[in-house]
Amino acid sequence: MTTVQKIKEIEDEMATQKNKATSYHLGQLKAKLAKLRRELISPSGGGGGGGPGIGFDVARTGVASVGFVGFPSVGKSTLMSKLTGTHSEVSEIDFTTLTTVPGTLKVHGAPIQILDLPGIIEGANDGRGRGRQVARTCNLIFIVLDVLKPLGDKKIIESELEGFGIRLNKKPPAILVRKKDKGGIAITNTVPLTNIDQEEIKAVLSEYKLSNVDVTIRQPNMTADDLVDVIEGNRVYIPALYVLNKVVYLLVEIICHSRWLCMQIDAISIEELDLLYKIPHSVPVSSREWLNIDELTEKMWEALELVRVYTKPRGQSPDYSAPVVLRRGRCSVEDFCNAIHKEIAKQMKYAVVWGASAKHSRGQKVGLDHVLEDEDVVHIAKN
Ligand SMILES: Nc1nc2c(ncn2[C@@H]2O[C@H](COP(=O)(O)OP(=O)(O)OP(=O)(O)O)[C@@H](O)[C@H]2O)c(=O)[nH]1
Ligand SMILES: [K+]
Ligand SMILES: [Mg+2]
Repeated sequence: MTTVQKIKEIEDEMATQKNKATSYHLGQLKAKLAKLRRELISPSGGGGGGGPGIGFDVARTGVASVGFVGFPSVGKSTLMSKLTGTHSEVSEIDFTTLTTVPGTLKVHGAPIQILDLPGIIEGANDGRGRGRQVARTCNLIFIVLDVLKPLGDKKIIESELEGFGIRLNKKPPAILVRKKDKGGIAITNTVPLTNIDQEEIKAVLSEYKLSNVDVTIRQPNMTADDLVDVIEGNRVYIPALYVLNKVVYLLVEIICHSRWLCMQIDAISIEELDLLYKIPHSVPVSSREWLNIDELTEKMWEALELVRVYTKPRGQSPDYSAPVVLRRGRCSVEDFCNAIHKEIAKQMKYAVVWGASAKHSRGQKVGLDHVLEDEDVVHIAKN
């Protein structure tokens, strides 16, 4: 039986057992599922381990990368080609794009790499999910949906990505699992446990043969899946935007062929259309009519949490043409120095910063650990 079949079998058991199974048994099933899925993420042994394989991974350029995922013919390549000017074959035939097509888009002066990814959905001719492996390495994922197709697509894509250890629009769980030599299992929770009980926690730990651990839970509403994620450790937490494509197509149809629209609305029903607009992190666009793309690039910029910093040589004005682009969370003066050259931080005596992170407008003298803000200007004074 293949890994995928074993996963399916456990998922079916969990679905049928839902109410009957003890929390201990459910905990065991969740852990078993996670261990099998690990097989898919990085298959052990020959024939497919290691990187995503030829044609899937590409040289990384730019300061951040955005992966386009979605069902065939939702308009990924149309959007990618027009956004970046790099040609990615467009056609009505499904599975047109079979290897990753990279392009670059400049947003507020920062070069962002766009990756048109093939084959991450069921039935894709790539059983090893190499497209998903590349998605794991992106800083942001665009889940492209065709509003004329059923909303179910969204759920299928989310579970394909989740099954590959990608956590969309989530933060890592505030749970600590510390192994020790002896002393058994100690569970401490600084918040009430609402979605899991001690039995389920012990079942998950036993599945991973963890009999001497301290588990500290600071996460309200923690679930067994959160605990499994922390034990598995190979999760990636990536922001995602839902790009609702062809939406103007629908509106264009409303104006031109209301009769036609009645049929199309039947395809996705008024309720689904209403649901569509309630999807958090979503942007309705038309890649073909090139509408609402500004909102899409603004939301991309926000989601990537990039910080532009301009250099200011002594006695000259700042160079606004080529920002040093850092990422929130790694945007100290030291990160700024290292982004320019690894020796600069050592040579620095102090830095002067102007902008949002400086205390006063005439500039503030700071050290390496000062945290910068978007559009700050920095002068580095050397020894
Ligand atoms: N009406 C309309 N059609 C679109 C839009 N965007 C793309 N299309 C059409 O949808 C079809 C598929 O577009 P592609 O860009 O090839 O889709 P894809 O997601 O890259 O497809 P695969 O590479 O096969 O996964 C083409 O006929 C496009 O012209 C849109 O905004 N509106
Ligand atoms: K296509
Ligand atoms: Mg394509």
